[in-house]
Amino acid sequence: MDFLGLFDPSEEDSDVGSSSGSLGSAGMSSPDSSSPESSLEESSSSELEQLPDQLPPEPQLGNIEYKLKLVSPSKHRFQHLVTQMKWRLREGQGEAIYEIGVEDSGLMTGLEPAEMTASLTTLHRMAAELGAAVTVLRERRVPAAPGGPERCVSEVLVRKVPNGIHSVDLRLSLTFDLYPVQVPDDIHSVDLRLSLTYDFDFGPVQEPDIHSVYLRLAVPDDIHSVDLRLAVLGNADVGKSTLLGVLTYGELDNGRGRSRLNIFRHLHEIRTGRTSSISHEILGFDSEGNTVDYSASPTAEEICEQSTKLVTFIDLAGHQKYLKTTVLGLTGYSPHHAMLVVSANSGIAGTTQEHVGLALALKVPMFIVVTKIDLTSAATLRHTLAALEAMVRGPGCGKQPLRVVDETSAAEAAAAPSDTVPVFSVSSVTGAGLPLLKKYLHALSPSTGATERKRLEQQLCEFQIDETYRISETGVVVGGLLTKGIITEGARLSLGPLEDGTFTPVRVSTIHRNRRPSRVVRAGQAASLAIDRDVPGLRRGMVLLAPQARPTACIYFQATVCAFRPQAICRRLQTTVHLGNVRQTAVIEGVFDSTDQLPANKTTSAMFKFYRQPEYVSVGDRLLFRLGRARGYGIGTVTQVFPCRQEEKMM
Ligand SMILES: Nc1nc2c(ncn2[C@@H]2O[C@H](COP(=O)(O)OP(=O)(O)OP(=O)(O)O)[C@@H](O)[C@H]2O)c(=O)[nH]1
Repeated sequence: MDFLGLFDPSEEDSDVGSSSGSLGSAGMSSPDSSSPESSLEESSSSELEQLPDQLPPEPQLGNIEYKLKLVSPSKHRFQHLVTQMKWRLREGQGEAIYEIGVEDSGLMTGLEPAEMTASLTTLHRMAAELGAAVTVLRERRVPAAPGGPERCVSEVLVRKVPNGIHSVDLRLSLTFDLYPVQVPDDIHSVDLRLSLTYDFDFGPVQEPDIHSVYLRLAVPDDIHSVDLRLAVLGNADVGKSTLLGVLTYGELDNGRGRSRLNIFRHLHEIRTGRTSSISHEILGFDSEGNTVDYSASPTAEEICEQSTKLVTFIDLAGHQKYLKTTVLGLTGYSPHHAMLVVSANSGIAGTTQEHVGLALALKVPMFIVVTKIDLTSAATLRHTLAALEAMVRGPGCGKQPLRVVDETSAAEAAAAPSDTVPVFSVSSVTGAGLPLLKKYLHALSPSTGATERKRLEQQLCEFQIDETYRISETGVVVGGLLTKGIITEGARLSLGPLEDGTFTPVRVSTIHRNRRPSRVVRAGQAASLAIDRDVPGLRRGMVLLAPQARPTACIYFQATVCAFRPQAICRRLQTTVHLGNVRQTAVIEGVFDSTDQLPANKTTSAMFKFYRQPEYVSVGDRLLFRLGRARGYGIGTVTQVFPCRQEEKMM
């Protein structure tokens, strides 16, 4: 099936990525050797020590494509390959990984140097057709047949700055004599349903029936770059703000806090050297993989303009005192990954384990950056790395550490599944290890599949408000994340809940994404929306919703909950609840099996009541709540929401 003119891998020609052709020397030249069984069969008949490495079979969906070789394809085949690349790029939100020299079964057969060069040339031509850039991430040698030529496998990143291929409905008035169709005199306007392609093309008109004229039209989209949101976690003073300063300002630190001055927002932060608020820092990459930072581009606008990929770091506070801010950053800003910063000197100290627990509970994939290696002896660094790896493998975490030591492991880390935790060692003063970290960030993808993105975009819109501003020329602006649907300029939405639990209509007058004007924002993207009027009581935690959703707020909601360690979860317990961008004190009004000491990880059901005002909550939302002073947290999932009744509305 070809949908939106894009490629469906299930229809792929059987020769794509299969081993037809040239593999006599490896003893695997059978035309159907792409099947795992046949590959295995033939491999076992050849000498065992010649067995090449094996990747998992090629995923049908997603942005990873295996190609055995791409040597001199016919014109027709080339077009097919380009269409397939378009599909893979779409799956990866503008990024695709090509494994060249690998069969569909995952068998790493490898290519001889001449074949590899020819294949990469074809890949460059395919990418050029789509305006995409190609970067070879790594090359791996595979065992050759005895006496045979050397073979290798290449992993290639293809990245395209999306220039907008999205379907739209337009209502156009046409001057009929522009078109070669017979049009009745009394028809003056038509409704046109458009499917999209790159070309501006007025065909094909199937019949002289004006009601079914189809246009194919390129519509510019406002997606300019791949967006990746990273939450920065770690104990106080481990060097988080410094690392961000060095990454985003392109200037090394002096070891006495020079770089972090660029990051701090408040005077007291500069005085104490501690982050207390959430700051957002950006690092761009151009299509060649070079960093775009403040050293060459003086403004954030220019960085956004010149980047094909934009990493937004959400710098969260490390000190225990500001843990609430940290939790808000993790729950409210929906980061794609968490970067846990650990000092090589102090290792797993202070809030480190708590931060790991939060990232795990919220299912945010994590990587670790060990800083200050310039201050640390080799023995201490080894000890810190070993302790971190033991923590990652341990029963509470259950993941696989991957130490990044060279370009190959950096590329491997970026492509690794979410149960892998890459570990980097860097110094913000000498710059050691930073190129590998940047290489990883360049290749790391937001990892929401195209199917999931499309599903979210098709839902009624839901915009979570994280920040509000009043700007003299623009008026009221709300910043936040669109979790569902699509918002376009001029959209009429419901804003709330207000103090009495109601919602009020507003109109979106302008949209900014990545500090630039935009006409549309899609599910998963952060944006600032200017609204047409001031709304009393406007605050973080409110939402903008499609009016058709008939939104309601609630004071009471029920959730299944569990605590990380033995905890009393009982009636009348007061707790701070984090639900997306909502943070409010709530009281537990009832517990299904009330107990003084709920065992760790045992689940129960509890009824919560917001203390201050009604909030917008949906069934299925994940919540995190703080249990008393023992620094314990509970997590849960909302199972039932009780819409506000008149008598429940708060004053
Ligand atoms: N020598 C050396 N010093 C570093 C390095 N990274 C950070 N520092 C120093 O460590 C101190 C603390 O760094 P910060 O970046 O403020 O630490 P933080 O983790 O952001 O602290 P909070 O904001 O409290 O969470 C500063 O004086 C930095 O100059 C490094 O790699 N090497």
